[in-house]
Amino acid sequence: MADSDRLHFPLAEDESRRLAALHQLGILDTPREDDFDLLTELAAELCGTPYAFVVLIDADRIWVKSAFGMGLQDSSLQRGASPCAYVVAQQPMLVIEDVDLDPRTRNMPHAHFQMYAGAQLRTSDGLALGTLCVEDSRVRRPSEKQLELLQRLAQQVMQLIELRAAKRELLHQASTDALTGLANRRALFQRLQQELARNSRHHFALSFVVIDIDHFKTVNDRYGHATGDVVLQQVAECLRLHSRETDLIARFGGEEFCAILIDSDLEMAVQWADRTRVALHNMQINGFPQLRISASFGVTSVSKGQDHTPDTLFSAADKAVYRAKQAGRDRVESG
Ligand SMILES: Nc1nc2c(ncn2[C@@H]2O[C@H](COP(=O)(O)OP(=O)(O)OP(=O)(O)O)[C@@H](O)[C@H]2O)c(=O)[nH]1
Repeated sequence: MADSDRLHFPLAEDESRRLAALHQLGILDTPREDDFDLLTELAAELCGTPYAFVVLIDADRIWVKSAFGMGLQDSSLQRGASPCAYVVAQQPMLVIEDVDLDPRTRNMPHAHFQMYAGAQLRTSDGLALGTLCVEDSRVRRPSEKQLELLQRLAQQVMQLIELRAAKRELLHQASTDALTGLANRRALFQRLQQELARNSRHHFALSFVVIDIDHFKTVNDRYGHATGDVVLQQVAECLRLHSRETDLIARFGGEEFCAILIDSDLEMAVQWADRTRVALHNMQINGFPQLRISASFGVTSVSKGQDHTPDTLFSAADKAVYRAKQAGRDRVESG
């Protein structure tokens, strides 16, 4: 787009904080949701307008989360193409009775509306992220009561956005290991359960691996617990780098990790384990050039016609790890 085609718009004073807060909430480009649509419909109903929108203002685009009265082919439009850009930058509430007469809006595309009223969606820190707005095809001014209620409804929309983000964060925390960022034991067993169910219908190759760092207690004793933590983080990163997107790497607890390998039979899984074992063996630990680690691997696979549960798979791989430890560590055993 040529620069001269761009519609100009004002920026909020705290634009960079505003954008950071908006992106952190993770609402942009999410699908339509009934709860938002209900609030949008209520806004139109209470202001007596044919159109209402929940709009978020990104760096250079306006993104519509919910629209009432109009089907949208594209939920993004240029930031300068709506009065919402002014609401976010300048005032908690903006009413333009006739957009043809207002210098801010007369050059904007506005085929379907003549009146605009928008209330800021403000975070609890006072950052304006977007608007709840109504539009009418007639020139008019909503009553003071309608405008007050529109503002209060905008607070409800903002609370819904913040609640959704908090729920997503809680779900993430509940399934993630804080030290390594890998899936935790709960997420591992959940995924294993899903894959076993899928496997009983579609019969694809599926393997499970337990990985246990050797003599990790000695690492902690010699180098300290903080260094032990760095080792765990690097092991996690190494396992992640060696896995495919469809696989799952998890920290089971302590110095024990697990891998679910999709479309891998026993032979392929043993090869994977051996490559990864060598990578861990050769891995340099940041800040400790003299420190080397190794790990023992236990591999098992789902076999056709046999009933498996997450527990039986784990137990088979764990027994194989035990044999690897007994046989001298830094090796792969399967069964
Ligand atoms: N730094 C650190 N250490 C941990 C963490 N979780 C468990 N550990 C330590 O991991 C060690 C595990 O020791 P052991 O179970 O005896 O196993 P090992 O020394 O690796 O011996 P083998 O498994 O037999 O090779 C213990 O010293 C735990 O304190 C953690 O989050 N951070």
